[in-house]
Amino acid sequence: MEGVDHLAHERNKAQFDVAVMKAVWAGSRDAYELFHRFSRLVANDPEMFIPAIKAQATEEQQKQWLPLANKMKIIGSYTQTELGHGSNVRGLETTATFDPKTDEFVLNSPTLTATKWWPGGLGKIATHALAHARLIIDDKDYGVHGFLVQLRSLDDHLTLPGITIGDIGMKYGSGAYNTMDNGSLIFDHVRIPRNQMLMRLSQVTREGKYVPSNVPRQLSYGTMVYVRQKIVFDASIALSRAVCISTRYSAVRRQFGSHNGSPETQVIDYKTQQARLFPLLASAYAIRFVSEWLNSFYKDLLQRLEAKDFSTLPEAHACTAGLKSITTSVAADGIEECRKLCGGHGYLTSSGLPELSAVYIPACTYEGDNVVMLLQVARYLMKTISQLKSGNKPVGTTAYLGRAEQLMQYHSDVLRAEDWLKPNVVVEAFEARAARMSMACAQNLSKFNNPEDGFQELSADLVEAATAHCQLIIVSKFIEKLQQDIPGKGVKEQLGVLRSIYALFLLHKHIGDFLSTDCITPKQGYLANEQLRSLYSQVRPNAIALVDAFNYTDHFLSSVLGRYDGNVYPKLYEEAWKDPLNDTSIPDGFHEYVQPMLKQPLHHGRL
Ligand SMILES: CCCCCCCCCC/C=C\CCCCCCCC(=O)SCCNC(=O)CCNC(=O)[C@H](O)C(C)(C)COP(=O)(O)OP(=O)(O)OC[C@H]1O[C@@H](n2cnc3c(N)ncnc32)[C@H](O)[C@@H]1OP(=O)(O)O
Ligand SMILES: Cc1cc2nc3c(=O)[nH]c(=O)nc-3n(C[C@H](O)[C@H](O)[C@H](O)COP(=O)(O)OP(=O)(O)OC[C@H]3O[C@@H](n4cnc5c(N)ncnc54)[C@H](O)[C@@H]3O)c2cc1C
Repeated sequence: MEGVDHLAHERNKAQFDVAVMKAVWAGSRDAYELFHRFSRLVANDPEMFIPAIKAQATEEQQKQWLPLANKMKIIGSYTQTELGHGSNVRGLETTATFDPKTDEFVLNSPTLTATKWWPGGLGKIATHALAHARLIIDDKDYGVHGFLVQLRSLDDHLTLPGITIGDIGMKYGSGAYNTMDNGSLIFDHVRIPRNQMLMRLSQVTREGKYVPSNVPRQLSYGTMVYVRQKIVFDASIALSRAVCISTRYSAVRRQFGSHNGSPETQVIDYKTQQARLFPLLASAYAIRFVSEWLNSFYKDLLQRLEAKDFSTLPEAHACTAGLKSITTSVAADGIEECRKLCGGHGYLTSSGLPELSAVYIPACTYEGDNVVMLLQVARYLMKTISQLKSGNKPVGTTAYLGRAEQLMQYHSDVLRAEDWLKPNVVVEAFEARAARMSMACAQNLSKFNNPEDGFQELSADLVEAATAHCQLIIVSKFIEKLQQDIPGKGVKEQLGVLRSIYALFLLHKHIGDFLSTDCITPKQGYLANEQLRSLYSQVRPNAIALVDAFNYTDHFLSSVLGRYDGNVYPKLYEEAWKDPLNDTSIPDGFHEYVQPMLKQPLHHGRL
């Protein structure tokens, strides 16, 4: 019935202050703010074009271009990826050749594979590109740099001479990403003034002299670091949306279990449903908290860079790359699991889950393919370990590697299931697992004469070690979050339950790592799983309140299954009747194609 809260009985079970939990979830950033930016992003790509200008342009160039971009007087596309290269930025083929006679760069796409391919906004709407191209001076190749290139007339939006642009076509399913005009671009000797090379990091003089950057060349990758840390926050939004839908629906849905006319069982009360759903609920909170930490770490990096302090740049790259990889994989897989948790109705468009999945899953690829990103983390870990011998003391997220010798002797002292509720017990186990996996890789790498050959040969193991490292970061940041002063009845306790679920679910899922590295015994692994089951029972009465704390409106969720009031069945039915197919009783084509078959005379008793 309209106006009735069909989930009121669930909300009344909450054992914590939901208003405070809403504030804890919202943290320092508002999901709506980012969602609306995402909506604008789907039409445009200010998320990267503008930050890239800030990161790579001189003050003078920023004064010229930022006001135009901020006021949407020009619409920019971050144009880096090509048909032949995306991950390998240093392999990009587009060229920008300096012409000293005219003080210009000539942009050209020398091969088909040099065609710019995928940049958002490029296909139909962007008027300008921040094009990444190989700087060529006197036939010498100085590598990939950024160039501002006008693509279309600001009068009639027609493409300019030498510019061939198109949309790359439909993408995965009918998802909203098809509202993004990811485009293709071929340059045919397009001339731009020398001052349209972004020259904050390196310069080309009027005489054609290349002035190399006096700061790490990787700062030219800064926009990708910026977006990766933002994508971690997005992962918490996307996963929490799916978890909200599937948790509310799991409380509404009843199946089997009726005795003597009693109501059937709520599917949220099945242990299998809880074992699939509650780790995702815990993961949404875990990703949110690690995104808050990563954002503050990133802001600290920016301040340091301003002071020419590059000391945390390598760690920032490793953390943004690794956490982007882990959190987008968890979110993408989690959204699909949430669809399955809703049974058949989860496959309806009106559930909101197919669309969310179709829009979200490219996050595992864009801004860095997730495996390529984890390999970057692995390089950082191997480099950190190689420097231990020279007395280098790791700090920050790799500080535990400074205790590698001690961790190699570690054995969990868990005796009872409840011992796994102690944060220090959990962190030690995760540190030991990560350290032993990385040390084992380093040990194996040392057997290779050529370190690069070794890295390639061991890359699958290295990815697993990088994953263990990133999971340790997320577990640690969840624990650190709860060391903060969090007011409100029962709030910290509930978050503590989610923290333990997150960690013990990971331990259970990766039990092979913990056993094969001899960090824990099979018995201790068994006790962790026992504890996990008990934790699910503690979350159960709070599940609806915990997803209410995401504070998403029905409009934002756009899901009949995830409605706040749980009034699912009437709305499912109502939504179905909005389908144009139901405008008529007899479907188009029936009379032409189906009826003649039905009218066919029977031959010898057979059709
Ligand atoms: C439905 C849910 C909606 C919810 C609403 C939310 C609202 C959303 C708001 C918007 C947010 C998100 C949406 C985003 C939209 C999509 C945009 C996508 C755009 C793109 O995809 S742009 C193109 C991205 N491309 C890439 O990421 C390319 C990946 N490749 C690379 O980064 C590099 O090629 C590389 C893999 C890192 C290798 O680079 P390179 O060969 O130069 O380096 P080496 O491996 O040899 O390492 C050399 C040295 O440099 C260090 N290093 C490498 N990269 C960096 C870096 N970025 N920063 C610092 N240092 C770096 C590396 O560690 C080595 O150091 P060492 O020498 O070992 O010390
Ligand atoms: C929706 C969407 C939006 C995008 N928007 C933009 C944009 O606005 N601007 C832009 O410039 N680009 C954009 N891109 C492109 C995106 O950044 C690239 O697709 C991404 O970086 C992955 O690169 P790739 O396609 O070359 O993948 P590849 O690297 O070709 O990956 C293919 C396979 O090879 C593996 N692989 C590659 N290298 C290695 C290695 N060294 N070791 C082990 N395995 C490896 C990968 O893991 C993967 O399994 C977008 C892409 C998508 C899907």
